[in-house]
Amino acid sequence: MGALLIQQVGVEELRAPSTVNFARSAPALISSCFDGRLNACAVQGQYEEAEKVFVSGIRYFPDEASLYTNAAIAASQQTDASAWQRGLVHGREALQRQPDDSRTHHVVGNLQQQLGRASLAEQHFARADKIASGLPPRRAGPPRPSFDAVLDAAGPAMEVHLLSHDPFVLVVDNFVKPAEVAWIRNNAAPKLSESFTYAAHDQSVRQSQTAWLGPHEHSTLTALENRLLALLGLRFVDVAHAELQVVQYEQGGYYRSHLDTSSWHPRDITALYYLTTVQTGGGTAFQNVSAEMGDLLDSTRKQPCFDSTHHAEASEPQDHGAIVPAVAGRAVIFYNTRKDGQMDTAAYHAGCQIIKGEKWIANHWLTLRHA
Ligand SMILES: O=C(O)CCC(=O)C(=O)O
Ligand SMILES: [Fe+2]
Repeated sequence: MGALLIQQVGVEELRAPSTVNFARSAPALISSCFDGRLNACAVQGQYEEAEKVFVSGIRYFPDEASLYTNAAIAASQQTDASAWQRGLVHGREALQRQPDDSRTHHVVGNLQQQLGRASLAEQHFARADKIASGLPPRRAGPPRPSFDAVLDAAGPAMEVHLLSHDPFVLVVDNFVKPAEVAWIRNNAAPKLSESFTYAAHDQSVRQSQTAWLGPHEHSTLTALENRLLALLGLRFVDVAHAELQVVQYEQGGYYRSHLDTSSWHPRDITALYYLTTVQTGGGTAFQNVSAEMGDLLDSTRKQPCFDSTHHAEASEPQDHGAIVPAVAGRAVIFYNTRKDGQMDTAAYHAGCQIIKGEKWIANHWLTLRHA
């Protein structure tokens, strides 16, 4: 029975109920973490603690592959090469028990990458992608709200634009209030560190700093989440309550074209909040939405996605499609999963290079819970 509960325990995605059960079943494992929530260890950067918790779990449940995978994730998030070596050992143990686990191959790929072994890393990423592509969709994707329902929920203070139906992209102005913008920035600032991208073959896909804020760390975040759920016609119980990821880009910073979801780390909906108005550049580009739609938002701020100093990758799209300008308080909300539960590859997007100014955003990801 214990193993079943642990199955749900992940450094990133676990939520309180399963963890609390796990904590009750093995209280000694949890004592070094905060209030029985392993996630709290990870959110606050206590990856060493989190790794220890999973390693202790292995003593109780030595056959449980996910414990080794989670220990490997916790090790991969630490900053020293000796932790990464330990992570590889955990990862190998996991793969011995569960050779076809896509998530573990991703993690081992990341660790090999961090240790400078690019070709081994590629092999694991390729294996992970192959396994994941053979899996049936996990379950149905999120229903799209009707535009009228969104307008009703938004009320007069917000301004709503439907940028595209397919991919489904909404732009909502005045979604985040100035006091909330200030609260998020002030609380994230001391926690910022270099951004890390899971399963990215090349960490240069992104140049920015990241901090995480707990889902209900403060009433500001609860209010924001409730506003988002109301807008999209979702209930509190429909979603896993994820941390808010705060990202700061300096002038020149960017994030190349990518999808926010993957089969092993599902994120059905992204709400991206702009916490600064960027003077030039720094919008969010949706390559599968026509450029004219972006112009409708603000034709006076027409701008290229990248300037001539940017070294584009061969895989990077030349046509960046619609660009949503970064305006403080604006939310751009898009669906990464189609209604049939498959990943929506139309949802590719990029953070355009900041040509002048500074850019802060917060990502709020919603993953549907299924009964
Ligand atoms: O900075 C942006 O505009 C896009 C950021 C993004 O796509 C992400 O953080 O996943
Ligand atoms: Fe993204």
